[in-house]
Amino acid sequence: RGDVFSEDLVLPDPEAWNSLPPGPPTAEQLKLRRTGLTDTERAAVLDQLAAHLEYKRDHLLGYQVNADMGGYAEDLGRFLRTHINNIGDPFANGGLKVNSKVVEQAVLAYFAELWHGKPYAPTDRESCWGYVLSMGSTEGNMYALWNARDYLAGRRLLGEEGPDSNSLTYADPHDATPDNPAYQPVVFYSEDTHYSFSKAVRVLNLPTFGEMGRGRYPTECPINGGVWPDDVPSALPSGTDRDERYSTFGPGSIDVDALVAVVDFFAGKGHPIIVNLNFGSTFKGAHDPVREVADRLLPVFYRHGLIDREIHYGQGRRSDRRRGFWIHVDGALGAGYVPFLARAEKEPKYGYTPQVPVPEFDFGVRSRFAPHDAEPVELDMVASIVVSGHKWLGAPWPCGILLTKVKYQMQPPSTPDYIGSLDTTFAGSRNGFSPIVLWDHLARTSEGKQVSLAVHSQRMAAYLVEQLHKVEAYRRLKFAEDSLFVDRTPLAITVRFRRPSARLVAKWSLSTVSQRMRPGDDSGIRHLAHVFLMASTTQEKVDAFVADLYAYDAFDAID
Ligand SMILES: COC(=O)[C@H](CCSC)/N=C/c1c(COP(=O)(O)O)cnc(C)c1O
Repeated sequence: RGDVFSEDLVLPDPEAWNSLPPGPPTAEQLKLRRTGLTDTERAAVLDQLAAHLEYKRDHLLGYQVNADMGGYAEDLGRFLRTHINNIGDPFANGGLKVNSKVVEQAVLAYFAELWHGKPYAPTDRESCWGYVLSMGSTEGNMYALWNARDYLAGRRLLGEEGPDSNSLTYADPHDATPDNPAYQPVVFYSEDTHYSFSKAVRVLNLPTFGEMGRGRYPTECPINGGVWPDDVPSALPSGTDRDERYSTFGPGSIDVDALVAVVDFFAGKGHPIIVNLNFGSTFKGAHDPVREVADRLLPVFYRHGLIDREIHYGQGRRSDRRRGFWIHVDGALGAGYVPFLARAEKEPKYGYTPQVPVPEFDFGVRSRFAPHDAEPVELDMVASIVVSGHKWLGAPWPCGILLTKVKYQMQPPSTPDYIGSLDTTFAGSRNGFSPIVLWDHLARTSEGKQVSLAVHSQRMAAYLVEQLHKVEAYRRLKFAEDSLFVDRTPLAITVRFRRPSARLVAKWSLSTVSQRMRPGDDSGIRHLAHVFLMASTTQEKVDAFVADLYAYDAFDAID
């Protein structure tokens, strides 16, 4: 590539990237009639739709979508002739025999092992149970919070004899009263958390620590100047303190000191604790430090008796013991590729040296705490993990995998005989095609290929940072423009920068946010965009995008 100031800049083939975008079919063309459409009309609509979506697919840079559909059409087209429905539990064949549960089980076993867990074995409480999601990680996050809520609120575990009454509530009615915090879990997640969590806590009627704090302990907030926030603050850039800089400048990971302070507060009040950790956060691609959080929270849980609680039920005549905390890892993006970065880090043949050590995040995270006056405690700290199938893995539609452990499974709300299986998942009908797509992807993508793709993605992210700095230097000189605010969190596969013009945001399907640089100060709002460098992102595509940023009208004047 020539020097950014020379006129002989080598640009990718403009025709390939700058042809006029074919629009979608018109509303008139799409209008459905009782009589149906003629074959010619239908073909015209589908041809136009295909041209439009293929153009947008080839120009998509702003979302975590792997555009490589890896031959699914050739391999799997035949399965479109069959309705495949995995209704019920993945490990119970059930009444609807046209299902792909044997395939689903193979996919679940792959991820159980990839995430240092044990494949499902019904009698092994430490083994992993889960299912292939019919929505994406939103469903998995919601399921994990539901499971955590009921586990910590003392409801009945799967397979355990119910208390005298048939109620699903385990804890004694007089125990589980509104003013008894022992059965009222509190949820903690950072301000960089995906919006599926604020939706999930609303659906599940789970209080965030801010709501619980404002309601019950209004004057006791240990962080944020005594004012209860709803989210745990995210970390600041290293070396700055809170009042000087705002976490907008930060890497996007959680502020562990703040998390420990608020968890310690609520655990001290007797509440069971639910913590979500982001692993590949939505806008900055940050990875919360799962190992550090686990190691620092274990002593807190120990100190407040949350390692091994006694749950009373059946009018106090019986009891059960279970832990009083739940750590969920929202690995929608990162749980798909970080395991392979870890392999690249360990194996010199890949020639990859990460910017920072590749973090742990999964069922292999075990923490140890040695109290001075008792036996040491060592525990597996992660209770559930989710990954989207349509992000890193490249499924053609939303799907995902949720894994937890047999020891946390709850008794389902009902036992519908007519599905021939326990109703252990979130959905009723479940997509039976998704497990086949995921299986096909994993069967054709060896571990070595996965490692190469993960390293390629890191290299493309570093390359884009370099190219954006060249654009910034050029525009400063040519148009006397200000910074492009180029930033990339270490190990993230996304790069963020100043939002380009509306035309370019639409052309490249960029995802944008507007962020205050100071709490409450609207004067310094920054309009940012990001690009995700997925396994399918080629250098040519990055070059074509960067080439567009040299145009005089590539950015709106900073308002
Ligand atoms: C703005 O970008 C998004 O909302 C994308 C989904 C669109 S890209 C496929 N992220 C979804 C996401 C989700 C929800 O995943 P999905 O339900 O699979 O879309 C959960 N957790 C994190 C950290 C996420 O980033």
